[in-house]
Amino acid sequence: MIITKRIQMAKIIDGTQIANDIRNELKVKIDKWIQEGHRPPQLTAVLIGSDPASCTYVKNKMKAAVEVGINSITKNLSPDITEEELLQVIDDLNNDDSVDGILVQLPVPGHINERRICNSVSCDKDVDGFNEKNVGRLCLDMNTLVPCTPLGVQELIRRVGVDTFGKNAVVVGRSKNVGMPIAMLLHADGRNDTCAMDATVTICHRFTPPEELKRYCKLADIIVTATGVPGLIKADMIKPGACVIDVGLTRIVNEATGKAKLVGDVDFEGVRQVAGHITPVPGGVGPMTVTMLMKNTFIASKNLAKKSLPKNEVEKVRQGTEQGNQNKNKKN
Ligand SMILES: Nc1nc2c(c(=O)[nH]1)N[C@@H](CN(C=O)c1ccc(C(=O)N[C@@H](CCC(=O)O)C(=O)O)cc1)CN2
Ligand SMILES: [Mg+2]
Repeated sequence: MIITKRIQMAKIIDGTQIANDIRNELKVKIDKWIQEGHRPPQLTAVLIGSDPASCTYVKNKMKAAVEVGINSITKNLSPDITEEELLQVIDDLNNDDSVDGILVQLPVPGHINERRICNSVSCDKDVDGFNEKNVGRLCLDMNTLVPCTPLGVQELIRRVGVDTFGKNAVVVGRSKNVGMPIAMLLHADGRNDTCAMDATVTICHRFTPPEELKRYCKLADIIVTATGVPGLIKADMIKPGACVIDVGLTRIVNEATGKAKLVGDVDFEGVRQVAGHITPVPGGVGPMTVTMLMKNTFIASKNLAKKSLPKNEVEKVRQGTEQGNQNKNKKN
């Protein structure tokens, strides 16, 4: 008798489709907000120099903004701008009441201190969530603007219905803008402000020995990898049925044809034969990053509108919300 093993292929998570769904939902909410008498949310991108990838990302952000009803402008700055001049540009945006969201496209040129720049963006307008005060709030599980890629990963996991409560998760990569905040969202208490995912989280990084990386990954119900090492995560490292989210993005040029292609950290063809869910690259996490920026800009604009209300009006809104919550609680 020949026994054939049936291979159950992983469900491919269509990040482009999910991102589009969220943009449509956001458009409805923003239209309603404007109909209620508010001005459209406003996003300003600061782009230093002309790195082709950065220019493409900013262009995609501006396009997404138009789609959802957010006004946006890009400030194109010389790559030779000094740190002090850049700080002045950001200070002007911080003090401009017509601006709700500010993003400084990263990386910034080498002569500029990236941390100092991220910290100079007003916490209220920090739609990238990179200001250290907002990072601190995220680490304390408090309400804040969460970095867009980690927020996109959380939203993907939630929308495909993968259970995270009490599950094992491995984050591969410990960058401060991606790996670390993803680990925060995965492990933290779902009852608190960040609505986190209550998983048991292990963070692996460049000094995790390969055999240990494999051992941890094999135990994981959810793997999120963000290293930029193509092919790092292979089929023999995957627990059958696991959810594999690939945040890696590396451009590889075929020397023979000169053609470039984008790849993630995951050996997609191998891993999809073992995993339960998998994100493709491109078309997985990337489109979610841009969409979460739109979500953050709308949140920032609503928060700023509330802040600019006279105190008695804020009190009325607060009482209205409390009344709303009481009614909601009665229903539950
Ligand atoms: N200020 C910021 N700078 C940078 C961020 C960020 O979130 N804020 N993240 C990255 C770049 N980035 C957005 O800025 C970004 C990267 C990739 C994608 C994306 O959609 N990727 C696509 C493929 C795109 C392609 O064809 O080149 C995908 O994965 O499907 C969106 C945004 C660093 N800088
Ligand atoms: Mg630098």
